[in-house]
Amino acid sequence: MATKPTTSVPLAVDNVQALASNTSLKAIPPRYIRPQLSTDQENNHRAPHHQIPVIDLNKLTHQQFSPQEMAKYHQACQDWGFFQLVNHGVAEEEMIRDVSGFFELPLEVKRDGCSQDAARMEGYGQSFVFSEEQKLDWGDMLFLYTRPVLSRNLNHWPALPLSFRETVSNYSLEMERIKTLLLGMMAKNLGIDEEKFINMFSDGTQTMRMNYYPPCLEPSKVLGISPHSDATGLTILLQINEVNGLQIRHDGRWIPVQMLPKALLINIGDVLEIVSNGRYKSIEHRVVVNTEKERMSVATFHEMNRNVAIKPLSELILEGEVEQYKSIHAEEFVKLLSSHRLDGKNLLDLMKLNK
Ligand SMILES: O=C(O)CCC(=O)C(=O)O
Ligand SMILES: [Fe+2]
Repeated sequence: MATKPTTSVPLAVDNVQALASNTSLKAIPPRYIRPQLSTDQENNHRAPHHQIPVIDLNKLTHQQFSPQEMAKYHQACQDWGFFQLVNHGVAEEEMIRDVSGFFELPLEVKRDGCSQDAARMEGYGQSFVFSEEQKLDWGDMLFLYTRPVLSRNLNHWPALPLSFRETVSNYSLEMERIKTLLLGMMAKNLGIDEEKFINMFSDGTQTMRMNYYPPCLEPSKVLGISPHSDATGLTILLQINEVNGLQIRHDGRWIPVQMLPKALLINIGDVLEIVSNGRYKSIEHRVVVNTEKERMSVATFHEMNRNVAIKPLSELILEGEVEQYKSIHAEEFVKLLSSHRLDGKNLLDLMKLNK
């Protein structure tokens, strides 16, 4: 059979929430089935029990400042690329209420209220599907541009629940606050100018990906989201309900993340890996699903300011070291991102020098 051409325009696919709730569905459609998964899972059973680091924001920023916590933070960024953040002061209740409220609405209301703009991938649907052969994720998402405020296109922002827009707007500002604090402390740990580092990211685009992964008849055969690293600076993830499912790749194994109540999950994206010349690593992650209950999450992505070139910071190339990544203009990087399906660290591989 001739292979259908791959396009750079995202293709429309079925709504997974509707598919999963179809009671006459007796088997998972083949496009969702991942043959590789069973071997992965066998390997995981043999994985030692690891837990990702937990960082206390109070101990990085306030009267309780602790050099030990700063060192732990540096290690978490270097060795894990992922950590849970506690004592962050972000009120999560409204987001939990309104994001679940949105996904509970009937399909037509969700679709009509915030239809998808294929080019910007904004709105409700799926993303990163570029070919008929590509395996599909067991999940739907609502993707929004949230900052700068002028980049918001309310045509894609749900009008229901009634408080949704205000809630997301408040939360977006809180994410900005946490991002700035974390970047400042990161600069301290890296021994570079704090203000300069924060400014490199100020007024950068902030987007949110709200994920809904329905339960599945055969969860061991599908993935809620394909393995990928985030093509962004810093990601802050809020788990909307108590259903775990995120796994991160560490030392060649998939480690399940057990979220602590009220914690936020932070991860280093590809852009921070490039800027830090590989000192901090963006880590592959994926989502597994279960037979019982849906998982919901909101990932908030923070990009660098569009006027700053994405490249290793000269201050971080020590004597005897070389640049590990190419320099790329932010606009070019976004183009690269929107034309590639999620596939491990594929984007970073394109950016690597000295492969
Ligand atoms: O649902 C999750 O925990 C992960 C979501 C994610 O990786 C993403 O949206 O990029
Ligand atoms: Fe991600």
